[in-house]
Amino acid sequence: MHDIATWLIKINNFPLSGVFVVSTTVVPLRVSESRFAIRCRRRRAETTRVDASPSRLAMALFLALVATFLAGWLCYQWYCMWTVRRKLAWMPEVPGGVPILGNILDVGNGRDMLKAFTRYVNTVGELCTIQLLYEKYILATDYDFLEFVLSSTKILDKGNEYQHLHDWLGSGLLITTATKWRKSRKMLTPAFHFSILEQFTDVFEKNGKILVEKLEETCDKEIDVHPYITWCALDIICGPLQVPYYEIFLESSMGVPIQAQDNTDPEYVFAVKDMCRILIERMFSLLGRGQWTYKLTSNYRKEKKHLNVLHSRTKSVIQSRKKEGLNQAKAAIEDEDIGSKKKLAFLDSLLVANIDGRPLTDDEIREEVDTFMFAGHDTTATAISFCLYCLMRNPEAQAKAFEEQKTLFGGTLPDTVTHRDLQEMKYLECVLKETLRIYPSVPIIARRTDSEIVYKDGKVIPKDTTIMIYILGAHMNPKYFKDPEKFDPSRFETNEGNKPFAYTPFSAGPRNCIGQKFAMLEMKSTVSRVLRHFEILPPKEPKVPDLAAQAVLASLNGIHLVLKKRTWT
Ligand code: HEM
Repeated sequence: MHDIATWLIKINNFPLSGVFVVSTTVVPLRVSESRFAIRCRRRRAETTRVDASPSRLAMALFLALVATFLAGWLCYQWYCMWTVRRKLAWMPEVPGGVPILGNILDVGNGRDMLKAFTRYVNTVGELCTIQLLYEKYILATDYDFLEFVLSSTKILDKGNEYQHLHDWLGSGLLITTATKWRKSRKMLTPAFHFSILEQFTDVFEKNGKILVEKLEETCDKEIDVHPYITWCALDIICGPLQVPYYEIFLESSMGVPIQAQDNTDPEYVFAVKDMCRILIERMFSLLGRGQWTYKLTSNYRKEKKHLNVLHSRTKSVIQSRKKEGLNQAKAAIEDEDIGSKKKLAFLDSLLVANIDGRPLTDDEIREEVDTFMFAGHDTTATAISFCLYCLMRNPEAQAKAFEEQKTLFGGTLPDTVTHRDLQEMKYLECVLKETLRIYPSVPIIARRTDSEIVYKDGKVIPKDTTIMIYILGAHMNPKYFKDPEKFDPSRFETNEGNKPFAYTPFSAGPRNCIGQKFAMLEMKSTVSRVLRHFEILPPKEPKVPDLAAQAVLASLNGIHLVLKKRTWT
């Protein structure tokens, strides 16, 4: 206390800082007034003689300004929250919040967040409000509300939290504002036409073969399968980007043409994973939320390093395709002029695209490529890994899925499968859908209102409110899925009782996942190949996935299983 008081007195030499000192130290200073007063006078005399420098005055002024600014800012945030809270009084509020921090202490990290959100929707309500730091959020698993929000053409902006990805993904399709999104989505949709998707069966197959070779080396041993699948998914996403991953490597560092699966690129994958962690941490950190204050954190420095890696890889992809692919793309466009409608795959369509009557800049192309590299590999890798885990845990479903393969291909183990074969794998599709119900790769998404929206019966959603759609919560709601904990692919065999807005692993409505058909084909190709070659068995000491929301759903303790070579007779 003595040291603090001495320090305060030093500042108190200056007129403005006195306000600050008095306001913060009235009680402690009274305690030993007389002795203290003497010391103060002595101190003052000393400091006036020695220390009355302009830099101290400036410091005191600065502190006073910061304090005033902080107090003003907190009052403003509180007022905004109070206004939103009043308008959202028609929803129950998650109790137990503390001043300023709200319910943040329940929700401190990705793992706790899933647990807390599940508890809230089960105990407070399928539609409720929650305070995280100084902001009120809506947390929703209520069917009518989900339908209203997801199918709305007015609530198209993403939550502010997505902007933490801005330095990486710029205004790529995933995070961009509604106005730009409309143009970009229109431009990119043809690149996911089914005639384009058909071309990628070869890419899935080629990379699936490499995956099986890699997994053969691990036979009969316990492995965490997720890294293997991640490498494969990374190679595959370079299919629509039309540049084999080894070329990215070739350009960026290694100098030897090799596949990602042959030579893992720990830097890239680590950078992606760590960016996802940073995204979630920023959501719950006072410093992380402010643009300026974030720069004071160690996460900011890490992000800068990651961005170098991430952007250098994508720039290489674009340069590489520009060198060899632009002419082909132009030729294809010319074909279109003479009437033979040729659809361009993803990167070519960006290279020749026009937006607002001009070609895309290199940065705009990079932002879209970054977006697809991110949205298109981690999501599918997660889903495939969890699907293998579900097949391991459910031997009956595994046997049935394997039987389907046998029926489809007869006595000969196929070397490659066709697009048509993939479409015939109906039971496997149910297995994948059920996996995505219990383990949705994206467990939470967020939208933000840019004006006041009238919901129903005059209830309003105020302007600037973030709506968190808890996809995992809806998927595990017994009202929508009987016995939700049970892995039961047969739920998806018929459309009976189908409630489209209760099952949204790819989101729903206008801003749904543009890559969902691509993802389903990739997952079928990869899982069916693993299934044809291996029996998936539990390790001696099975591990239940320790789930956490890290932008994409993660199992913090990996996904452990044992693969045993099958004989195909
Ligand atoms: C199992 C795999 C996948 C899952 C579960 C999944 C899920 C989702 C979800 C839930 C969204 C909505 C995000 C939001 O509103 O914040 C989304 C959007 C998106 N996804 Fe996927 N995705 C998958 C695979 C893919 C693939 C393979 C690609 C690319 C080839 C892709 C590209 C995108 C893009 C670009 C968006 C933004 C769409 C827009 O805003 O218009 N996704 N995805």
